[in-house]
This record gives sequence, structure tokens and C-alpha cells, in this order.
Amino acid sequence: MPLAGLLQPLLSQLNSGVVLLDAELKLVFINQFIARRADLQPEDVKGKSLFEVFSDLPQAWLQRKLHGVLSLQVPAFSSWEQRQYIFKLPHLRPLSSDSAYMAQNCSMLPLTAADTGERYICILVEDATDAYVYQQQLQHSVARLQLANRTDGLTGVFNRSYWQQQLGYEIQRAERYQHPLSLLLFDLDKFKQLNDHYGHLGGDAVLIEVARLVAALLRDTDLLGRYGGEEFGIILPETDLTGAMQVAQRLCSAVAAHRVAFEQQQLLATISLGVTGFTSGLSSDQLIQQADEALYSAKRQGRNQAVAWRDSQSVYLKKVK
Ligand SMILES: Nc1nc2c(ncn2[C@@H]2O[C@H](COP(=O)(O)OP(=O)(O)OP(=O)(O)O)[C@@H](O)[C@H]2O)c(=O)[nH]1
Repeated sequence: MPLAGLLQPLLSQLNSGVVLLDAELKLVFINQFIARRADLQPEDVKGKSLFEVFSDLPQAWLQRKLHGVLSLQVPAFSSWEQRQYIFKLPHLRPLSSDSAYMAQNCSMLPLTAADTGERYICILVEDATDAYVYQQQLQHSVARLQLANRTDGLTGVFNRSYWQQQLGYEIQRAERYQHPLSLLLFDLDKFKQLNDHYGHLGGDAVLIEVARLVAALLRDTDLLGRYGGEEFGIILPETDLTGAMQVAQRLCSAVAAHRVAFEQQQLLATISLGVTGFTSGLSSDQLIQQADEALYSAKRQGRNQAVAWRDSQSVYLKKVK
């Protein structure tokens, strides 16, 4: 059978890359699959160093691998999951991927010539771009779902369940490391009137805008969540009550000074805030309860203001008496 005569057409039609190297890592052969994508002529590269022709190769890593294959005479493998590609080649497919390069599974096989006993290495390059793209799409979908799962649909801040979970974690951290932690609850004032006057869409516009404004005034490490209809919570890690009151006053003034554009009108809104500091042994429910009591005091004292729980407690107790 004229096997040798068939090998060349077979290798050139193969839908995988074939790179044959001698023991000095010089190119003996590349097939059409590689040549076409690397824009090379197979006959031009014969006898040249692998790393000279393919200057983008991860040289130190690949040299180590190939020397291992030669000296141990065992195959080596590189998967796209560990290293997206070895040969920087375009994938030549109309796929929407965030990479223009072909993801590859590469096998490095030791070969010995039957007649001369000389040693060679064959690198087989398989295109794994499909798997790479599917994995990327899956990762993006999971990330989108995770985001949706912790986000309030209207305002884009954290939703209640995620925010409360974070409060639990922050309390554990504050307790363990004896770090300060404060909690702030705020609620839009007379929001029912605003809704009644401008309609639900006007109310929604105010909620969205206030959440955006408040988020912009907080630190990246602060956690803003929508606690209920027009009530929001802010966890302030590494912040004592004095610092939290400063934040609360800043937010209160900023919201009162802001105008929300809605259907050619400028809507005004104010917020009332209740602030409390974490002390050892408090649960998240107790902390929320304290902030809520302070918020209640702020409402009773005329709204558009911040009240710390320390102060409000006496007000609250007086009221109870
Ligand atoms: N537009 C809009 N309104 C909401 C939303 N969630 C809750 N609300 C409204 O917020 C209003 C809250 O009213 P109240 O609890 O009486 O409080 P308030 O009018 O803000 O009065 P104070 O809190 O005492 O200042 C109700 O009319 C709710 O329908 C929402 O997602 N969008």
C-alpha cells in the first residue's frame, strides 16, 4: 500500500494542526491547518527554530515541557482550560467570543524514526474554541443570574435578602475582630403623598434617583440595600457611630438639595434616617430594630433629619412611658 504517498494529503486535509520537531526543537514539518492560520508556507519554515518562527509561544514553559517529552519519552498534554492556547492562531470562525484566538488542546508526542532511530516530537493542535465559547457563555449567564439574585429590580441596589445576609457577615467580622460597624436605615418622607400627586411612576423615579444619589456618596465597602418599599438600609463597616452620623447628615442634606426630573417637572424629596452602632452580642435583628427605632424618632421629630439610636432610645423610652 502506498502509505507514504497518502500521508502528505492526509496531513494537509486534517482538521487539526500538526507540528513536527527534531530533537533540537527545529521545525521539520507543519501541516496546512497551521500554515494557513499562521500565514506561513510549510517549505519556508523547515529547519528553522520553533521559537523563531512562532515568536508568541510561551517559550520557557514550552521548552521545559518538550525537553521532558524528549528525555522521558512520554507524551505531554496541555488543555485550553489550563492555558487557552499555545500557538497564537486566529480561530477563523464567526463565533462571538471575547478572544480572537483559537482555544487549543495540544498533545506533545515523542516519536522515534524507525530507520535512523532519531528522536522527534509531534505537537498535535486541536481546536477547542467551541468548548471555550460555551464555557464563557455559561460563566456569563451564571454571573448574570448571581447579579439578578442579589439586586433590587427597580433601583439596582442590593435586595433585602442579600443585604441582610451581608449584615450577618459584617456582624460576625465586627464581633471577631472587635472592629466598629454601624447601621443606617432611611425612609423617604411623605412618600405616599408624592405617589398620590405624581403617580406611581413619579414615585419610582424618585426611588431610583435617591438610590443612585446615595450610592454615589458612599464608600465602595459600604453596602446599600432596599429594605422595603421606600425604606433602605446601609451597612457601614469600619465606621463608628460618630462617623455614621456624619454620613447620615451628608445623605440627608444631599437628598434634600436634589431635584428629580420627572415629566418636565422637578420633584423634591427628603429622607429621615435612623443610625446605630454595633455593640458586642447584638444580633442583626436587634441592630435593625435599633436603627428602626431611631428612624421612627427622626420621623416623629419632624422628618428630613438623622437620629442616632443612643439619642432616640431616650425619646423612645419617654414615649413608652
Ligand atoms: N412608587 C412606588 N411607591 C412605593 C413603592 N414601594 C412602596 N411605595 C409606596 O410608599 C408609600 C409609603 O407610605 P407610608 O408608609 O404611609 O409612608 P410615607 O407616606 O412615606 O410617610 P412617612 O414615612 O411617615 O414620611 C406607600 O404609598 C407605598 O405604596 C415602589 O416601589 N414604588
